[in-house]
Amino acid sequence: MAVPTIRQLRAFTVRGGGADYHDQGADHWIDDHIATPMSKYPEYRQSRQSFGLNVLGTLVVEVEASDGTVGFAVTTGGEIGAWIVEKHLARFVEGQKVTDIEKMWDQMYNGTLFYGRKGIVLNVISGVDLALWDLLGKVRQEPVYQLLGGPVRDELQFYATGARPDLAKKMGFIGGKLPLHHAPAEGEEGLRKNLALLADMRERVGDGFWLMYDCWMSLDVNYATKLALGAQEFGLKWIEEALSPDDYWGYAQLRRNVPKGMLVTTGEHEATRWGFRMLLEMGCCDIIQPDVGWCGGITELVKISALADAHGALVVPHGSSVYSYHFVVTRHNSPFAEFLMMAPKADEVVPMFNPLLLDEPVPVNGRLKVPETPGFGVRLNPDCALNRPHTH
Ligand SMILES: C[C@H](O)[C@H](O)[C@@H](O)[C@@H](O)C(=O)O
Ligand SMILES: [Mg+2]
Repeated sequence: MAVPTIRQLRAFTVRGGGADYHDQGADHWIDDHIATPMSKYPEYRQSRQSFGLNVLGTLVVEVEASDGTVGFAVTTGGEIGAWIVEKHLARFVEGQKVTDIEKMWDQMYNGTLFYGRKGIVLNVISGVDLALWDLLGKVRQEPVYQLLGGPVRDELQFYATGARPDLAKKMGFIGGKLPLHHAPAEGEEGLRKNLALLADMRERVGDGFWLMYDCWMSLDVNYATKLALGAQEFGLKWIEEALSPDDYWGYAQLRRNVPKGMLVTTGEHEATRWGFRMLLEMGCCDIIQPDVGWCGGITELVKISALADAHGALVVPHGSSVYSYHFVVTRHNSPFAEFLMMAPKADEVVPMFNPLLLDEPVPVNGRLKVPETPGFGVRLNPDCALNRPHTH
């Protein structure tokens, strides 16, 4: 039987949660005085939305094959992303066989190299790539993890990211990652508060439960070193994304500075095998955390993961729901996954991309068996209004 070809590539935008999971309403833990590189400006200190963290919104990519099968994926990208999909990338995808994902990826990457390389363009290439893998799985009637070589474990185990690691422990997660609230601009008082919060949480969860801090690019080497040294007595497992993604030299220094046994992690805002090669070869971190919706998609994450494996580094993708679950379950050097607590008070498990996807699986007691449904096994929620800003 002839291999179907791609009839059309379409792009839509959605507001309110979804893949741009920072696009939440008021009173959500994820926008409550979290330290960022903008914290040096008091007017931008309380809320990340105040400086536009949710400015892009969700991008939905749909790819329809000649046999009528439709694959889709969601990522962060909004109207800008939709334009790049329909006005630039479509030419590399439409008319191609559904199987020729590697070639389509190479043409999308090299065809945008003059203005892409990382950032929004790689978000968009990732979205198209994920939609292509969803389509291929549906055409072949197999889950994506089977297309990637099959599972190496029966189920996934998760740590939870959110304001309440104490509740996450009760829900069966293996650890809790706290957002850091105070950046260097708030001085020694801010550092004291950061350590006091960690001390309180350690008191609540007891020994043995992982506690981590996510610093979201907000620190400098000296402050991050003081935080790590101060956090040692509270058993901080890792310090995450302490510095700017471009400060490879700073990460290498921080990794030499932190107490023995404490891990340095980063990578959610890094992209492509070349970006992660820099992190790995410069000895920046122990765990890389690519977001499969931002780093180049499954096609690129396969390459990134192999490189990390050769360096003895773990790959624990930044929370990206089913898109990372289908990958993680097939990799020996991805022993656990992240689950972002998207309930406003981080007090219950809700789907990460809520309310955009139907059948989006969530961990139960901190564990999840990836469903065997074809593709990524999710559907778009018809109640979520899709806007198609650009037509061919
Ligand atoms: C909790 C962090 O501040 C970010 O919002 C989160 O998206 C990311 O850094 C993570 O690792 O989950
Ligand atoms: Mg992070």
